[in-house]
Amino acid sequence: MKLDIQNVSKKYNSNKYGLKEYTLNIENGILGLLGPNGAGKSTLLKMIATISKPSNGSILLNKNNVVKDPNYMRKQLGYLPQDFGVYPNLNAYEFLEYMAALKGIGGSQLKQRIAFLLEGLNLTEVAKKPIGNYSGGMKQRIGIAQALLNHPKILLFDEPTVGLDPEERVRFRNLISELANDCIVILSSHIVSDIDTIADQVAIMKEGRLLCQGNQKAIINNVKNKVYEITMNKEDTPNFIKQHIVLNTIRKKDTVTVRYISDTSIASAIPCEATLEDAYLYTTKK
Ligand SMILES: Nc1ncnc2c1ncn2[C@@H]1O[C@H](COP(=O)(O)OP(=O)(O)OP(=O)(O)O)[C@@H](O)[C@H]1O
Repeated sequence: MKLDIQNVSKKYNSNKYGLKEYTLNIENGILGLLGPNGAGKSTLLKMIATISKPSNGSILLNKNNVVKDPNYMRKQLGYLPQDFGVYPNLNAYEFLEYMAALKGIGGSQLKQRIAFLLEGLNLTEVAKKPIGNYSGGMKQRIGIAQALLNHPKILLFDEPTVGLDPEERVRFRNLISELANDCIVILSSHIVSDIDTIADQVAIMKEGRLLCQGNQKAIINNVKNKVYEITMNKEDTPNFIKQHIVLNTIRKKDTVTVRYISDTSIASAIPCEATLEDAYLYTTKK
């Protein structure tokens, strides 16, 4: 599978772009799409899912232009939108059967597939209860299950871990890792820890533009040997923050430990191993 996003822009009105001149190439594996709120992640995923059309540019799946031929994408697509809605009176099983019917999936394997997904997402025990009574995390898991019904070859998850507790996040990551063989998975998030353990590739975006793309090592290399921690008195902190790119601060009683990025070292600063979080904050703060 190969997805080529070529010079895509999405103009919402005369001066508002959701995405601008965006080019990204994705092959089989898991891509983590990272960006702060408003970066354009949902805008991009909606266009890949053929729910909205680019104002300019093209989106090719295995060289087929899916802007012109959306069915080519839809047949192979699993999509969890950010604002996924459910029918509160249906139970999980009925809801998945209904979603399967909408997607044109039927046959003898369907029952087995639904049972597999309910089990994988830890919903078997509640499968006969109306979804209206589910917690936010359980509804989100139903959304993940419906995206997987048709054995998709391209999977788009828009902020999939919202509402999931830490144990559910681990379960979700394991499930996705299992399913990601020979297909494309794109996970959007503004939380680095949601993607850093599973994404083969990372794309960082901001204000509708792609800032960088690469494997995690390459992205982290952008800040290698530049991350330091320094502990100082509280009163010295504001001035230090003004003069440096600060990644985070940890306040104790009288002191503050500042994690920051710099090309040069200072005497009392301790060099730190760079993380994807550092690279993300640096790239989006610059
Ligand atoms: N239908 C719309 N009409 C006008 N502007 C829009 C529309 N949808 C999104 N935008 C704008 O486009 C930009 C990108 O929004 P988008 O929802 O794609 O970002 P995002 O990275 O998914 O952020 P979030 O996680 O907050 O949803 C934002 O400035 C947003 O306000």
